[in-house]
Amino acid sequence: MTTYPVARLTALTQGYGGRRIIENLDLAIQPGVTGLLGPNGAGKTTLFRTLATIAPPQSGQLELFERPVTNERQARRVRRRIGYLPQDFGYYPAFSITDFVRYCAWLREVPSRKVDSATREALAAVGLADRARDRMKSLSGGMLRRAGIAAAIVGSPSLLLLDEPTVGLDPAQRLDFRELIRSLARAGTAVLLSTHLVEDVGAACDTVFVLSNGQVCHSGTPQQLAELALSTAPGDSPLERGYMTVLGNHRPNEGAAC
Ligand SMILES: Nc1ncnc2c1ncn2[C@@H]1O[C@H](COP(=O)(O)OP(=O)(O)OP(=O)(O)O)[C@@H](O)[C@H]1O
Repeated sequence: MTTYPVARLTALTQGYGGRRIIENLDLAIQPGVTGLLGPNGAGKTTLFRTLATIAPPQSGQLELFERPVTNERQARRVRRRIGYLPQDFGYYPAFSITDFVRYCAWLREVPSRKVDSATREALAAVGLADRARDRMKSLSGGMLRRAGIAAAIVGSPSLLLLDEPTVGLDPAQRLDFRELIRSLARAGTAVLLSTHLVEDVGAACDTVFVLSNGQVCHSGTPQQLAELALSTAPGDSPLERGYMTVLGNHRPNEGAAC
C-alpha cells in the first residue's frame, strides 16, 4: 500500500525580509511521529510556521494532505486539520484552562456540538481534567505547557506540529507525553516534534530529521542516527553522539558530515 506524505515542501525558500533562513529545501512528512532536531537558529520554528500555513513560502511549494496550498483560501481550509503548539504560545491570563482549550477548538473550527467533549478529552489526555477551572495565570510552567498541548490536540487534528513541547515537563509528564503522541499516531495523527531533548526522539519517533542552517543534513530512523556515533563518553547516549556527528561537532576533531 502506498502512503502519501501528510505534508510536503518542494524547493522551499523561507526567511524574514531579505534574510534567507531556509533555501531550496525538499522535505516530506509521513504518517507516524517525526522528530526534528537542530541547533538554535537552524530554522525549525520557521519551518513549523510554514507548515502551519502562518508564513507563506517566499518561494517553493507547500502541499498539505495531498493538495497544494498556494493562497489564503486553501490555507484556511487545511488549517482546521492542523494542531500547532508554538514554542511561545499566547493566552488570556484570566481564562480558565477549559476556556483556553475551548477557544482554540473554536479557532480550529471544531464543530460546535463536539467542542465540549473534545475539550474534555484533550484535558484528560494531558492529565489536566481535575484542574480544568484553574486560571491560566496561576499555572506552573509545566502545567502551562500541558495546557498548550491540550489546545494543540483538541478535535483530533490530522497533523500535529509541536515546537519544543516537553520544555518544563517533569520526567513523569515527559513519559506520559511520549505515550500520548504515540497513541495519537496510532490513531492516525501525523506528528512533527521539534525538540532539543534527543532522548524524546529516541523514545517516540519513527523518523528523525536533523536541520542545520536551514538544510536537512540527516534523515532516517533514530536507530540510524545513533549508529553514526563516533565516540562515546560515560553518560552520553549514542543518539546524542550520532546527532553531534551529523552536525560535525563530534570529538575528536573529524570531518563534518553535514
Ligand atoms: N520574526 C523574525 N524576524 C527576523 N528574524 C527571525 C524571526 N524569527 C526568527 N528569525 C531568525 O531566523 C533564524 C532561525 O530562527 P528559528 O526560530 O526558525 O530557529 P530554531 O531552529 O527554531 O531555533 P531555536 O532552537 O533557538 O528555537 C534565527 O537566526 C532567528 O534569529
